[in-house]
Amino acid sequence: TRSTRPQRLLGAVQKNATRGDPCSVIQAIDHFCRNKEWAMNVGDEKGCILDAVVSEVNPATVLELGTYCGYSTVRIARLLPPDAKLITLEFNPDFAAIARQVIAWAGLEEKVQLVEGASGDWIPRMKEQFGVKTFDLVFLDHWKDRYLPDTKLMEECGILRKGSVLLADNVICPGTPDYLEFVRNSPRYESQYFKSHLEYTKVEDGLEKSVFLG
Ligand SMILES: Cc1ccc(Cc2cc(O)c(O)c(C(=O)NC/C=C/[C@H]3O[C@@H](n4cnc5c(N)ncnc54)[C@H](O)[C@@H]3O)c2)cc1
Ligand SMILES: [Mg+2]
Repeated sequence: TRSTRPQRLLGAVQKNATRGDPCSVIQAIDHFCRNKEWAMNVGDEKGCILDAVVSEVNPATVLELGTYCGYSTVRIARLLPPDAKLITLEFNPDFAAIARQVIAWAGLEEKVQLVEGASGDWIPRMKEQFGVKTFDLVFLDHWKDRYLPDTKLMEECGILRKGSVLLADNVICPGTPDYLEFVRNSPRYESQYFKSHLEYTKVEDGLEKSVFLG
């Protein structure tokens, strides 16, 4: 049977990237998506904004919602200090299997815990399961109608602390109107929009960075 796009993306990584070299994995995926098949990775342009926010926050704990093929997982994990931990949630087993191999090819398994399951089920269990009290940075890139409910859930479960940073992909395209309205109008968040483009295209998109004020 015909391979899937994630399988072909993994093939491009294994063919063109150097084992243990996260930058070559990122370049291989961007080249594949620009020249062969578009895929919904945050991409190189928004990826540079992601890099800047990760470097600024210098997080000890990161939560990613929606791993897909692991592109942003690799982008974030490559910038983390030695003892930092990135937990990434992915409920599609086929995508999770691909992402594990992409993360392994980049040599970042030690820094990444990929959890196969739904954010709604796992956010309430972060403390007991992984011994993480709060997250310094959360990257939201899963189904767009889950950004707001999951943010409210993270508040309720107490996994955000004063100063925790939420960084949300696709706030323009596909768009997350209810989430944007919430973080931009809630007194509990200080929000900032980083204008960019939908990965590998000229369509406008952007990232919203929202600091939780406690
Ligand atoms: C109209 C239109 C269509 C598509 C685009 C292009 C475009 C550009 C983008 O950057 C995009 O991020 C997207 C997009 O739809 N992303 C959704 C990404 C989901 C991944 O996360 C997984 N997942 C989804 N909900 C959960 C959940 N609760 N718990 C755990 N994992 C979850 C899924 O299993 C997937 O691995 C689309 C632009 C415009
Ligand atoms: Mg996205």
